[in-house]
Amino acid sequence: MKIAVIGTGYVGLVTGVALSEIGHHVTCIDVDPSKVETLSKGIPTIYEPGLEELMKKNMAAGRLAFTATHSEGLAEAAVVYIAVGTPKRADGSANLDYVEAAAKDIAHNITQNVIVVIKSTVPVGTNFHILNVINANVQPGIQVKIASNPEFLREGSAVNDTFHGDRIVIGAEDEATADTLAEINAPFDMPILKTDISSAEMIKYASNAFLATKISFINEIANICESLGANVEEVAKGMGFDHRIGPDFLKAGIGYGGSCFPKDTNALVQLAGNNHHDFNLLKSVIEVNNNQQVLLVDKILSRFGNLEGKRVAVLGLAFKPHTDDLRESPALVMIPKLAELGADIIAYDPIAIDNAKRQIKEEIEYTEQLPTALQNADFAVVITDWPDVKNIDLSEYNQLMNDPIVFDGRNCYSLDAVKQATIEYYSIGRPDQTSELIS
Ligand SMILES: NC(=O)c1ccc[n+]([C@@H]2O[C@H](COP(=O)([O-])OP(=O)(O)OC[C@H]3O[C@@H](n4cnc5c(N)ncnc54)[C@H](O)[C@@H]3O)[C@@H](O)[C@H]2O)c1
Ligand SMILES: O=c1ccn([C@@H]2O[C@H](COP(=O)(O)OP(=O)(O)O[C@H]3O[C@H](CO)[C@@H](O)[C@H](O)[C@H]3O)[C@@H](O)[C@H]2O)c(=O)[nH]1
Repeated sequence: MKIAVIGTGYVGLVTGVALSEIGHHVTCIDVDPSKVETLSKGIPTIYEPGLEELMKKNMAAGRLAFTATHSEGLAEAAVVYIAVGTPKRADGSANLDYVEAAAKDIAHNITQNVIVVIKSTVPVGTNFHILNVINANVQPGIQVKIASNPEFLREGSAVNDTFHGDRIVIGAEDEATADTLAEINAPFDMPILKTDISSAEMIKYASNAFLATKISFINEIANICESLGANVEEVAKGMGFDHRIGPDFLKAGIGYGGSCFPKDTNALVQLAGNNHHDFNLLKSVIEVNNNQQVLLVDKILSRFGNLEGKRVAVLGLAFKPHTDDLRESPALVMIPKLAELGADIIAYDPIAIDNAKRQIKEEIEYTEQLPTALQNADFAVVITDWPDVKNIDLSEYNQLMNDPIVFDGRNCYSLDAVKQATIEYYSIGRPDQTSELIS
């Protein structure tokens, strides 16, 4: 099938590449000509494991192309995916400006009947609104169908998730449209749920809200564990055996970040509020997360009192490992706070530094080498559980730092291991290993 994908961000690019891999002819369109230029050379503009290889393979096979010209990309497409951003507005609601612009781009440039598939995360009702926008702008006689096909991929494992995800949700008004989309997606070999459009739109928000709720729940339990001397890792393990609860998304830490959970939870609160429903549970989930992101600052301050002139190694900038994305990363909250308190910061990340420099205003040092960050540091703060941070030989903290003091926002190390390594260690929801305990 000939397919166009509008938007080449994390979702659009991965979707376009994956659809070409299962045999479709895909043209990806982006308004940013510099992105298109890079992509046209076979170079991904985002970091996702396995993406570059698949991209190059399908470009060489003539199934994948990139353009900044909508008329060129949309020519002859039978199906057009919209995968542009839906960022958070100041009031928390989803900004649909980009989706509306993409809809007009489609309407102004298509000359054939198409199915428009909205992959972007959009509030319930948006698909019908977008269909109206297209119909109001398209040439008379052209028939446009709309379908909701929300995306569930995770950054850092986006390619794998696209091929081996848990389900594909298709919301359509008529059977023929749903069947066409099911046929397109059949090679992905995943359960397909065909449903109505509004339910498909809601499935996406409800899923993200539920996952965020699990994280805030375990973070609250972690904070209570700290006061009571229990260990949240043991608690989560014990809970996870119950298959009604499940072991996933019960990892306590410095709070959730990323381009989705913070944005989508806020959008759902707004959407509920607009419909006279006060979503108190989800408001608390958001509040718990906001507090969780700064919790380590309090721990650091109560340990040191004053950070003036202290050299701190910030380990990780990305909101999670295996991505170069910093959107809503706890690093963006922690670094300004530590800088304001007078700390001298060196930040380590293996791939997110270019993005970080665009978003972090404070004057800090950056390094892609973990030992360089630790050298002569007075304390370290773990923000991202990168494999090399998790798997570090703990004696390196002792060898490289002025004082081996670690504040771990991701519970990377076992308490036994830090005890053996004689590190002063503060984590989330687990007993501290204070200097008194070491000596
Ligand atoms: N990032 C994720 O992990 C993820 C996962 C599931 C769902 N989503 C949802 O998918 C959507 C896209 O997210 P993303 O992270 O890929 O966004 P992104 O910001 O990384 O990419 C969006 C791209 O769209 C392009 N664009 C904007 N308007 C355009 C237009 N009119 N024509 C052509 N290109 C245009 C931009 O230049 C940009 O390259 C959002 O609604 C998001 O909530 C994201
Ligand atoms: O037990 C856990 C699991 C995750 N996190 C944090 O939660 C955030 C989000 O993690 P993850 O869900 O792995 O990454 P995303 O790429 O943001 O993916 C989420 O958001 C996407 C965008 O909507 C959805 O498509 C995915 O299904 C959904 O998992 C990160 O900061 C993680 O560190 C925790 O703190 N504890």
